[in-house]
Amino acid sequence: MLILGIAGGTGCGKTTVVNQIVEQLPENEVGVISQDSYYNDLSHLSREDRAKINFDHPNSIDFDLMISHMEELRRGETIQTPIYSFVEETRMEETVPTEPKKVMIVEGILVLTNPKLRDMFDIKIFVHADSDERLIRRLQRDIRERGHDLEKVLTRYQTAVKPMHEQFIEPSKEFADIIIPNNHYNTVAVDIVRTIINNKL
Ligand SMILES: Nc1ncnc2c1ncn2[C@@H]1O[C@H](COP(=O)(O)OP(=O)(O)O)[C@@H](O)[C@H]1O
Ligand SMILES: Nc1ccn([C@@H]2O[C@H](COP(=O)(O)O)[C@@H](O)[C@H]2O)c(=O)n1
Repeated sequence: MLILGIAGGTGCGKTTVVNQIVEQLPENEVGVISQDSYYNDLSHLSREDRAKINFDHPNSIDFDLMISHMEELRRGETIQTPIYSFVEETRMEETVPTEPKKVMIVEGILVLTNPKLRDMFDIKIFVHADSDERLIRRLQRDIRERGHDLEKVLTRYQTAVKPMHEQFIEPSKEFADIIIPNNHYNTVAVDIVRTIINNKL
């Protein structure tokens, strides 16, 4: 199994890049694991208390479960991936079965910050976009898709997203083998990563 880890700040375009990489590859050969699925289960907290959590700190992620799932996939076992709701801000009761594939892509803001998870990656990629670009994209996406309003996005950006980006995410860039500039759609970089995967397949 070839495992790619793809990190980068919120709104840099990780999900978009992964979708572009995957869309021209055989479906049964490539799988994707998103760090977002592994936010801690907060169902024991009220909605109000869940909203106070710092979702950009590494402690908000259940890395133990994520790592043990990656180990199971490497052993050829199917895992039950948690489903996370950004609207409810907690893990759902349902899970989705995820089968091991020849190539697994693991994406998320913090995936290069955890040494044990990082060591499982054969290729480490960091997607870069400038912070103003990322904030604009995040505003549009969170209001459109994640049920947030302008004030919530901006408050969260100032209190958690920006400081955690500077403390944890940006420094994790140093572990990357490849940095993809993504202020504009970068089809050349996507093609290069796809070629690497195709060679493996
Ligand atoms: N290169 C790009 N140029 C303009 N918009 C982009 C680009 N890449 C992604 N987007 C848009 O920005 C938003 C956030 O992208 P997404 O892939 O969800 O980022 P991430 O997964 O890193 O948070 C989405 O609405 C997406 O369509
Ligand atoms: N309940 C939550 C959980 C997380 N977030 C934000 O998601 C961002 C990471 O996801 P990307 O797709 O943008 O990489 C992270 O910055 C969290 O602040 C949230 O808003 N609500």
